[in-house]
Amino acid sequence: MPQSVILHLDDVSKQFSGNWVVQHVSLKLHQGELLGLLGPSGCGKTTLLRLIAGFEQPQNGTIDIAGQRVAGSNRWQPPERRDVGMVFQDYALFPHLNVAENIGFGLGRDRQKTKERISEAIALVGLTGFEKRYPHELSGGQQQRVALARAIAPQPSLILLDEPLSNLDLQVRLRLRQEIRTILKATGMSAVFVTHDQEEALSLCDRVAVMRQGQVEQFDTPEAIYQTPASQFVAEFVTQANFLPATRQGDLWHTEIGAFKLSSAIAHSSGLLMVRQQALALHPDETGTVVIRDRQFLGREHRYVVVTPSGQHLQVLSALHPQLAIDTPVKVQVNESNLQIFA
Ligand SMILES: Nc1ncnc2c1ncn2[C@@H]1O[C@H](COP(=O)(O)OP(=O)(O)OP(=O)(O)O)[C@@H](O)[C@H]1O
Repeated sequence: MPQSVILHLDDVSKQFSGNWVVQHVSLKLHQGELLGLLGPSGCGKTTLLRLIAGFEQPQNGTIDIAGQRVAGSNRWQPPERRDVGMVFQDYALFPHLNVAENIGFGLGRDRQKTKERISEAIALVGLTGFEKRYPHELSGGQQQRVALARAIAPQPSLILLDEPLSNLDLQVRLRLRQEIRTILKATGMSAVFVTHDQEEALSLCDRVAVMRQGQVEQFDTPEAIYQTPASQFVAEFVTQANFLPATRQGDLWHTEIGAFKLSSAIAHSSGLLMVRQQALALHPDETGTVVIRDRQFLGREHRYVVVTPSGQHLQVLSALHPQLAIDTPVKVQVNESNLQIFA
């Protein structure tokens, strides 16, 4: 049986004082799926999340949550009637309430049921034993787990998370990223997760909507977005690939580092060839016309910056050994298996 649709946005648009910041967004999210809204600062992802939450009203389009029309076609449900839980960047816990009281806030009058829901949610986020602590007695990561437990406890249809990891330092962020996914998967709840970090979106979510200037540029699985970006913007933002000017002669695309045959064609006679950082290999060669400009140590590998004869900088990910010195002339070898051309 197909999974039920938990969130349905149909042609949703929103403007602030004449500027359209969300434009014609349509997408469906199924029960149990995690959706990432990914894009650079100002692309409208927070506004889209606030439209889903009910903090903003769309000018156009409809929003359905768990089969209920919550916005559009003359319907309006305020946030508290939308069956969603929110997690914010700054945790937004009540400082004068302890962990259990924060999670229990607004859970209803049935004391026994409230108690059960609180302890279930606390166990789920791994904070058993911390019930009586106050927010200031917790680390940032622990506070964010309390916020997640508070969002989950009422068992809403949908959890909305607005950059929940961006106030945490890297190590905590990486750990909590995995934990949030595990926790949400354990509950079977659906979630929408706003982030500007492509690695976070790809690793945490089942589906990702890449946004640009208020529009969804690509909506697909993380794998599809990474492997077959729909546009140069998506490719640049998500994969940080190199782009080389290329011209076509017959079925060969010529660039200043070689000519390549591509499996996917475009009708144009010139374009930009996408070459991933890991698709390039550097071989020291006195006659090489490409020169190493910089080398960064990344732990497991190096990232080299090389300069082509025309002065273009390319980024190359390469094994730690052999370590190549700055100013070394090199020949560049290209792995042709995953090249893509953009008009
Ligand atoms: N209440 C508002 N009034 C006027 N303009 C707004 C309002 N809220 C957002 N905007 C504008 O809408 C655009 C999109 O903002 P939004 O916060 O949705 O982007 P974002 O992708 O979440 O960015 P960031 O990652 O920086 O938070 C921005 O240009 C912003 O200035």
